[in-house]
Amino acid sequence: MEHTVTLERLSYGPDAVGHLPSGKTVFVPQGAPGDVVVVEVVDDRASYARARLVKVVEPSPDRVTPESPYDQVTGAAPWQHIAYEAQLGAKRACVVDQLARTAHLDPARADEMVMPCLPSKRTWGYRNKIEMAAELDPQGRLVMGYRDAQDGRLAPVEQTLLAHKAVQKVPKSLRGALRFVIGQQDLGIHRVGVRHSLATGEMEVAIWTRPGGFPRALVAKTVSDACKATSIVRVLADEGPARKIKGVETLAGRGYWRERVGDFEFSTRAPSFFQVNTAQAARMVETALQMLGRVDGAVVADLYAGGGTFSIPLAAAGADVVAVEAASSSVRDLRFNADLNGVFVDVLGGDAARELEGLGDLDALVVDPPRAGLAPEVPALIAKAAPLRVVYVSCDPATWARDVARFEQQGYRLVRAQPVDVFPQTFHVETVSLLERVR
Ligand SMILES: C[S@@+](CC[C@H](N)C(=O)[O-])C[C@H]1O[C@@H](n2cnc3c(N)ncnc32)[C@H](O)[C@@H]1O
Repeated sequence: MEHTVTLERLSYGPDAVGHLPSGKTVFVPQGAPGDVVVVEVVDDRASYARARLVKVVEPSPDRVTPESPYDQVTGAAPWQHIAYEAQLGAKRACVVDQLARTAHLDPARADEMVMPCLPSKRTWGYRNKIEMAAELDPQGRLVMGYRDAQDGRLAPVEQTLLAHKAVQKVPKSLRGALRFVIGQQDLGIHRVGVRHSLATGEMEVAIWTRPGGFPRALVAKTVSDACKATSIVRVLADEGPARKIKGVETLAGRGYWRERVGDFEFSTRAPSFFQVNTAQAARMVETALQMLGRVDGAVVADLYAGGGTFSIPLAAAGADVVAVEAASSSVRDLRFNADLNGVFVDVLGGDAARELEGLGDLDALVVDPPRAGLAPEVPALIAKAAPLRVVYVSCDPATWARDVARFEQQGYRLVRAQPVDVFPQTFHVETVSLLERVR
């Protein structure tokens, strides 16, 4: 059944939100706040509905022409039909909303706490990383592209305007090279990654395969000729979301990729995590350091430290840094990066919650966990170490707000939250926030 609806806001997700004539909340993909649209309900639940956009009757003043047909097909840029200023406003609103709804902060206090979202200078071409799924088609030819989040099907689109311009054509050359090597045999390639640095010019190609035989020398030569990578590695892992890594082999070049964030250089080995928008990573680091204030001589823990994006600038600012990181490849990167930048960081490999108890008293602490946020016991364990300031960096406003509430129960108070736009044209937002100990 079709309805005419005025869309009111963006959700924390790809969709715009409005209300059906019955009053039920409806989520509409490709809608913009302020649009008057005709929608058809496709999934009617007890408390909300999902609908398909049939027609825009009156476009929102914030509606713009999408720039990337590729990312429209793959869904990689679900907000590209919305003006950039409006995207920034929606991201800030989402952070405020989560504080009010999930952390149960007074709405006026939530609104006062959250700064305007820091824009990304590059609204396209900002990603230093392209990561695509790969499979053989029924004819046995390698195809690369992006999987549909719902049905898992691969859309064979190789281009994305979200990536650095310098690497937008690399997937096509790479696919050509890999098809040549493969012929008709299945080498178990299921994922392909490209990382590129504008600052160092280095490019890493990571070919993810199932464990088993692999023509290493031929792949190294053919891929090197096709795309001028400075490092080509093979990551041995089974397919599927768990992605358990069974090994990493350097096929050509140095086996690592170098990027510069602010004044510091970082070497990353696949499959280690590295921030995907380098310029905005630098803003996050600056913001975190500003929030912490003077750290010279202070004992500062950096939990979920990755390759040291925060640990190294903190150590360079004079802090005694102890970093905790679970992924062994990142632990190795972090130790290497500390040496590379001429600083000392005490690096502990392991689970942040488990290591916390052994850290003793801390002056300050940075946490930057994955999307799931902190394990339930972590805010209390942090409170035991009694840092005066905690900087919480988050890529998920909902789990962050849940954890803010836990910190407030442990004698901390949220003082400021700075949303940073690391992923323009998408709904994702990073938040760098400051909590202070009040008791
Ligand atoms: C969002 S990344 C942040 C990394 C780093 N702060 C940066 O900015 O590059 C989260 C990191 O937490 C690590 N991690 C995940 N679970 C962990 C755990 N339980 N204990 C410690 N580190 C963990 C991941 O390996 C990853 O490097």
